[in-house]
Amino acid sequence: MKNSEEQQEQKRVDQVVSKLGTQIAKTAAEYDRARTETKNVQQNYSTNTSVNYFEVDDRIETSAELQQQRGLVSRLTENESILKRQLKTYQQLQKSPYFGRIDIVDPGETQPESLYIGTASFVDENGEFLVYDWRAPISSIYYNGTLGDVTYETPMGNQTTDLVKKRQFQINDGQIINMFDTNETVGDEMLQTVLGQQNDEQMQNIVATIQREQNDIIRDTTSDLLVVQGVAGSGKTSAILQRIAFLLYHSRDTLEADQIILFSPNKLFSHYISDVLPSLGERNMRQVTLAEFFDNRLKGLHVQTLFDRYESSEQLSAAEVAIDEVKESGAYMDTLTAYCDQLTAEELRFTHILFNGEIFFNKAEIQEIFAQWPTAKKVADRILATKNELIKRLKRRINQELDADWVNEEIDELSDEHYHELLGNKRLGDFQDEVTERKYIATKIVSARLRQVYDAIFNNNFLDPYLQYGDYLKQCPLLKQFSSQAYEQFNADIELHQIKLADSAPLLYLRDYICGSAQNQTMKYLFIDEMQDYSIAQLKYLRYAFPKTKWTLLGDSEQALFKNVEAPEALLTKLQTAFGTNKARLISLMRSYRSTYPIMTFAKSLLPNGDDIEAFNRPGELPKIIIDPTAEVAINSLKKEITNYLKEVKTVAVLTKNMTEAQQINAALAREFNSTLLQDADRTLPTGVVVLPIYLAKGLEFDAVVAWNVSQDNYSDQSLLGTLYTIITRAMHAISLISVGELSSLIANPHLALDQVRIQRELQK
Ligand SMILES: Nc1ncnc2c1ncn2[C@@H]1O[C@H](COP(=O)(O)OP(=O)(O)OP(=O)(O)O)[C@@H](O)[C@H]1O
Repeated sequence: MKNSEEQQEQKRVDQVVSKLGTQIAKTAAEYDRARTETKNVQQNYSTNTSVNYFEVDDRIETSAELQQQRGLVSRLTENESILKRQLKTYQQLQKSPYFGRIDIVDPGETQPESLYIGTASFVDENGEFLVYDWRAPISSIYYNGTLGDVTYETPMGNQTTDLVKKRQFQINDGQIINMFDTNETVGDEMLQTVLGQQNDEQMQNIVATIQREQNDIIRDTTSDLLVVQGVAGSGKTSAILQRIAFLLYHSRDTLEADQIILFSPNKLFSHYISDVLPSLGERNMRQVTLAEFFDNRLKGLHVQTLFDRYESSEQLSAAEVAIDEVKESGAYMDTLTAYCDQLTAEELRFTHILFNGEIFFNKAEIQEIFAQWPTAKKVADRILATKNELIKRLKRRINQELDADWVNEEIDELSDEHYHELLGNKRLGDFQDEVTERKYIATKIVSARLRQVYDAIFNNNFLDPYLQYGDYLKQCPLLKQFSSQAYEQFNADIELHQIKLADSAPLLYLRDYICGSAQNQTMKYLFIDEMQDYSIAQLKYLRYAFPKTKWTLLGDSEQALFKNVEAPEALLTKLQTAFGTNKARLISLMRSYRSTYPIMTFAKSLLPNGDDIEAFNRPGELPKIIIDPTAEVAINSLKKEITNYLKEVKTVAVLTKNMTEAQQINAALAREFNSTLLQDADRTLPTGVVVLPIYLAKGLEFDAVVAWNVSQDNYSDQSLLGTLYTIITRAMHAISLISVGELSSLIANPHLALDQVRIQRELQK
């Protein structure tokens, strides 16, 4: 590339950076003003709230005024946070204003127009776009198009243009470090540079180097069910996050970040990805793990986590495995739906509503109410009608109570503040006379007292979902000879206030479906990362819980832990049937970016169809396999490997099959290396030596990985192939695998070429 051209580009960067400087100063001043204003109003507000109220009239007036002020404060805070976000965006742009340039000649034009693409738009005082947001319709050319005629989608329909140049930049602190012209979608040279850099503790955005297939995922706005099957390290998680940023931009008038929910594999992962959206000027979506989601909905029960499930999976009997398989199937949920639909008043497990230990509504009374609605109505509608009737009866009981002595006494003893609170939003003149006002207050007091009864009705506590689910287990045709074992096991768990993961989704579904409750109607997009860890039954429940959402499911069937793999097409068909949608799309990502070429080549050799995976051509050392005769010798090898790696990288991860192993290894390393054992509840990843079972490392990556004990004894079963493959593919730059005794035949298989690994064997005991 000509030097003068680079100089010209640098000149443009300088100009944009300087204009950004002016804009930053202006926005900073506006932000300061906004902050001062918010502070003043807030101060004023707190002075007002500390006023003493003596007269009823004052109380009412002040309450209305307070409401107004509260509204004002929230508007000002909103304005302030918009300015703060803008300021941050400009500051980020100032360091690296753009990463791409496209030159296009529109139909009828003769001169090309140069457009620069960055993480956000920047418009100068004349309204000229100095930088285009990567999500703008025109920017899709940068990711999708090779030189020549290209088409891109706009809100007004498809447009065609002639792409005559595509240039990539790497700009750090306002200086062009690298620039390339390319005819490819996004050239490999830039990708090489980005991927060669060492791991940061948190995931970075990839907008400068999004690949074509990833772009398809990111910009899909039509599918209701988008399933992405991508090999390890192919950028699935990255694609989700950029997709969320894209959707927020594309539908910015109708979509808020908290209408998007991401089910993530673990808490470490949530933290690991938490910077990506803010780095693109967007707020984070909601994030939850499946365990948290179930825990929240099954208060009072300890829900078995996926991790408990892994830990116990090796001890399950054949019958228990068979029972779980049924409970995780879509068919199980379908029979459950049919069961709920035909429940009669006698079959429904009603329970008393209690107040202070006494029966307030008897279950016979509740059953009678339910029975009076026509059987043609859906069970959920009849339950709703029952609920309304119960609330009506409760109100009657409240009215009967208003003149009771205890109520009068309580009113007389009310403090001013409390009285004011009870009045709530009521204004002066709302009451005709003092008697009405007193009745109003009395209703509040009695209602508060009977609140728990109201809550019990509202929360459908007049039905016992555990007994009902037990009934279902006893008669579920799919469980056949296992039904009494399944029933007893479930009951034994409930008695100990715990529930198996396999029972959680069906039980919740039964409870919520019968009551027609717990459906979130506002959530618009739902994302699941690591979908291979979800059962169809769980997905069906989530479908019920979020009925208005479009789904994006991402996973890698090869990374299924402790279970056999499933072909993506078969999964899509299953999901499509389960969801009843025809706007479904399957996208496969076969190219892997995370690991070096030697690591990925090694990982591929484990898989029967590994040849389909394309390893990105990034050089690195060959993986090392160390076979030691005893655990003691192996620990020494482990320490040597860690010491060597620590000379090069900040973090070394020792990955084990389960928590017990992780604890043992950490105990052996702690003194010398000050290592950290990571647990289920941990949210942040320290640097140094970290020891963790593989299920906690899902979705994460590390500069260097040591896999602990990949022996035949430890990994004998085919169902552990996914576990091994997941361990190996966590490594970005280097990996060593240590085996105590004979190496697992899952690794030492006919596909393993001996020149692709370094094998070190310790012979003497
Ligand atoms: N287009 C890209 N440009 C730059 N880096 C990329 C790109 N795609 C993926 N990467 C990098 O590759 C690594 C793996 O990406 P990511 O974690 O999104 O993959 P994944 O498919 O979710 O992996 P896994 O299923 O193994 O957890 C990350 O470091 C990511 O930044």
